[in-house]
Amino acid sequence: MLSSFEELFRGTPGNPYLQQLLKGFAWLRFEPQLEREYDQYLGAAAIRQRRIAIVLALLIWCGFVAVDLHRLQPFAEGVPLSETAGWLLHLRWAVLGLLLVAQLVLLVKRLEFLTLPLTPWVIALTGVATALINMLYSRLGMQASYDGVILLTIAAFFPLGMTFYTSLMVGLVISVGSFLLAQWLLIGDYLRAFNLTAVYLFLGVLVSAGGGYLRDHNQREQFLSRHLLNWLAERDSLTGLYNRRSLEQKLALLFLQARRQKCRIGLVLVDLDHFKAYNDSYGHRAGDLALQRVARVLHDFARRPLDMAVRLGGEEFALLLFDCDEPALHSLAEEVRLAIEQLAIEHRSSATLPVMTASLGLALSGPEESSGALYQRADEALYRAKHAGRNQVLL
Ligand SMILES: Nc1nc2c(ncn2[C@@H]2O[C@H](COP(=O)(O)OP(=O)(O)OP(=O)(O)O)[C@@H](O)[C@H]2O)c(=O)[nH]1
Repeated sequence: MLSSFEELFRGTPGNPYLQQLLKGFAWLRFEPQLEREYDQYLGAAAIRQRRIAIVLALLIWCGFVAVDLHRLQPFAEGVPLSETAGWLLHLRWAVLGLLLVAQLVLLVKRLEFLTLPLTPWVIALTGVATALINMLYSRLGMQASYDGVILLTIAAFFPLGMTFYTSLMVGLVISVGSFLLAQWLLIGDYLRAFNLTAVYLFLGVLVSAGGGYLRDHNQREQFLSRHLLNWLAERDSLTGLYNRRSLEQKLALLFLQARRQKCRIGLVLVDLDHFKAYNDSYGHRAGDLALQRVARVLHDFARRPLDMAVRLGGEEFALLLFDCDEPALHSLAEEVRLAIEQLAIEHRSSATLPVMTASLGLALSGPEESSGALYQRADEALYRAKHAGRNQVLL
């Protein structure tokens, strides 16, 4: 699969998704910029799962609260509650409070960004508190079960938007934290019983970590492939510039934006001169390489976020410049023309110059003008530039 990607993208400007796919990610780490993008993607994709998980956790925790109240009878008259039982109940209510805060954060749209950083803390604290509550039951001489703690270490690896390393950290905090607390709080048979459970606790982390690793690896692969496919759909595979389809799609949006901002859009059509003759003299492969070099020049001139460098097809390119005026459009187009000439790609059969040159047609959008009309004006200017002797810029 990778070699066919490589084949497809041969000679195009670097694509971060492809490069990462080729480089691999056995340690589940991308390049920093891509890693940040992946984190956001993972967090946003799992928002529904986190909503379901918090509702389930709240329901289960409320069930535990009811069991505590039944077992400890805190409201029974004449039976004072021991300090240990008091701590146990406080802990149970504290975690209920934590879960309610997590639920609130998920419900309030403006706080939604907090859910991802909160999730590992909520799981880790709930896991350690569950272990502690059961240790307090043991200290009260009542039956305790640590199955809930095992369950929570496994839950740390659920697809809740955390990366493998965060899940692993949470699993370890719960298991190691519980183990240390048990050595401090429990004695005799209670400690022996816990230590036996601890073996399964650590095994639970190990097995879940294995599954978690594979899941994160698959998700990373999917993330890269999906972004690469999106990139492919909107780019020209020879030059890596945007293709005509994405220009048409984005032009409508840019026109709306320009109308709102009361600014103008500049369109530069660039057509290489005597390219058929170049292909005939130097061969199709040399023609391809020349197109790639010119494309890189245009790519470097699309400097602002809403600017676009496009390969319309064949030896025809476009530069779309957002928020532009006439002097700026003209001087930039002149710079483009000169930069192409200064590539100094030898072109012996050109009737214009012995190097590759281009003719450029310009148009600047009017307040009520459609994108089609703008394109037509730039095309007419290009036609005039060709007939006026090529290697020139006309508005
Ligand atoms: N190497 C290569 N050539 C291409 C590609 N796409 C189109 N062409 C060639 O580009 C040439 C365009 O030729 P014309 O449209 O006649 O234009 P021209 O020769 O540049 O003439 P003027 O534009 O009038 O200066 C044709 O020979 C096409 O085969 C491509 O992807 N690679």
